[in-house]
Amino acid sequence: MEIRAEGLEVRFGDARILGDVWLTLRPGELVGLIGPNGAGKTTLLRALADLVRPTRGVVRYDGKPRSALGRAVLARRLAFLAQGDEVNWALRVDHVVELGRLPHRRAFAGPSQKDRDAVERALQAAGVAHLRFRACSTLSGGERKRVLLARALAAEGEVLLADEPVAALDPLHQLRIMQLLRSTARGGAGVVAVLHDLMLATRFCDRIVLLCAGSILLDGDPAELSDALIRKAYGVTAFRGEQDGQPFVAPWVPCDRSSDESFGGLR
Ligand SMILES: Nc1ncnc2c1ncn2[C@@H]1O[C@H](COP(=O)(O)OP(=O)(O)OP(=O)(O)O)[C@@H](O)[C@H]1O
Repeated sequence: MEIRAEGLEVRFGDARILGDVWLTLRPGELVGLIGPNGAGKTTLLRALADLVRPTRGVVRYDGKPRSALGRAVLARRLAFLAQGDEVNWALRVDHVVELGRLPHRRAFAGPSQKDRDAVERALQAAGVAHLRFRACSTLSGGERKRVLLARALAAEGEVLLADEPVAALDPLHQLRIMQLLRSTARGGAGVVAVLHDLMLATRFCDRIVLLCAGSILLDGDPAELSDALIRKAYGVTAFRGEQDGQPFVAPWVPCDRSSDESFGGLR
């Protein structure tokens, strides 16, 4: 499913959070949505998922507005991973992941074999199969985050919108989840991941969308993420390297050194 944001504006009260955003998400692509804190990434992701009503503009799904598609159809086709890792129910891991299948189930019907298979695939893919009988409330932050990712994967939607899917994960699981997102895209899904790690974003994503103060500064190949754009968006310099023939970018030092002392003399 192609998702197209056409001239999106989102306001909360007097504050304009997104202004005139145009963006197309295509099947088979892993898009890294990056930008500083408060840039509007979550708001944009939520607007793409029809969870925030834009004050101007429209989101089209395969060319149709959401009203023509219906909420239930959209829920089956689009999976959303929220930013937090809170699970407020004392539920078992496998039962939480099974919730991802709800859009596919008829009212009051139990899970089908197809649902159970999808849950199993998601538990395995997110590396939480060994936790299946644990109560979510007893998991670590990173484990809980992966369980919630498994819940989103279990939906097996054509589109996966993931808000900070690797936040709180250790390096091994960050790499595994980025590989998983990339292989999900290679399997034909459209995947958007909000990321703060520039190295993971430039290394794994097919396309980078850099959002700053509610506007898109870059929508292009990771190689187009220039030092000037990184400085403008984040106020930091960039370190560039190459490993196994793959270029990557990492943040290096703040451009404004006057604030270093208040952060403990960062060098
Ligand atoms: N419901 C709301 N009411 C008022 N302001 C809001 C609301 N939701 C978000 N904002 C504001 O909108 C701006 C963008 O928030 P958003 O969560 O989209 O940013 P973000 O880029 O995802 O940030 P972060 O990287 O910190 O998660 C922020 O200044 C935030 O305070």
